[in-house]
Amino acid sequence: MTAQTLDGAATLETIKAELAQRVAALKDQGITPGLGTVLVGDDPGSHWYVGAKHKDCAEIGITSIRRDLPATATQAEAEAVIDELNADSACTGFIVQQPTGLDEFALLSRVDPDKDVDGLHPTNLGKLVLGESGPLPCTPVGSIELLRRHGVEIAGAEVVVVGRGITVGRPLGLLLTRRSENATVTLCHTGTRDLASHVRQADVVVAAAGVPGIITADMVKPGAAVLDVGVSRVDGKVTGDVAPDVWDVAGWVSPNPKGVGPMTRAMLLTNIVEIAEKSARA
Ligand SMILES: Nc1nc(=O)c2c([nH]1)NC[C@@H]1CN(c3ccc(C(=O)N[C@@H](CCC(=O)O)C(=O)O)cc3)C=[N+]21
Repeated sequence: MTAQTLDGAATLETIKAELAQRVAALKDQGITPGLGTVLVGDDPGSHWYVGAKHKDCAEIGITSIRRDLPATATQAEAEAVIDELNADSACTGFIVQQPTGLDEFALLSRVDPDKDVDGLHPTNLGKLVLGESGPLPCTPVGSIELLRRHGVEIAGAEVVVVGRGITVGRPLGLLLTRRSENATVTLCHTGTRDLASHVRQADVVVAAAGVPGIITADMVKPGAAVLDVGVSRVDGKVTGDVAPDVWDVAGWVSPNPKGVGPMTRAMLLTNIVEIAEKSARA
């Protein structure tokens, strides 16, 4: 048996086609959405991600506002750029690409919560806890959307999330337990005594630990859906948290690359368009 693919790359293309129509409708109303990015330093991975986001925007008619700072940039210089984008009416929303090497909590907190298309501002994470509407974190929502668009049942499912990071694991638990998703979630982490015993119960496994190959075939219930969110570089190659033999046991697997990574970009684009649509209604 070999698992079916949760194809994030193809789903990104589908979502871009849908969003291109919504962007065209906004332009008919005189509104052009704009995405800003703030990048500090010269990490090659970060440059690739930011470049990919701007390419996505260009394809669907969203304007790009790109601010690249040298690795020597100070906290004050980065904060000045954030202030500038907060005030720029052409900038619908923006992200501060991580890592910056600076005080990230201070940077994130300085972004106007209404322009926080990463959904990582403390106010927006607070809204998520409270169940209020606001921009949602891209990777967790992208993971849910990837399952939904492949017909994987979430309501009532036993979901095991491996990893409690602020960008994926922690918010994913909050999202999946909302009434609209209705999953039962177990959040595993480095303090979990017996990871395998938890994963074995799961209908859906989300591997977001950042430990290459931590999820192996013997841990997976036959037919389960397995999302590989981890990104590590091993010998210069992107390597996920899911061992290759999992494909022999699982019903669905998201490849890595071409799985959750492109879905993160799809949700960033979606957040931009939704903010622009909200401004059109105002
Ligand atoms: N403020 C902020 N927001 C982010 O959303 C953010 C961030 N910081 N810092 C870094 C992570 C990482 N991230 C990815 C986005 C796209 C792919 C992606 O599309 N990857 C492709 C190609 C992977 C490759 O070959 O290198 C794929 O999976 O197929 C991956 C990872 C967003 N991040």
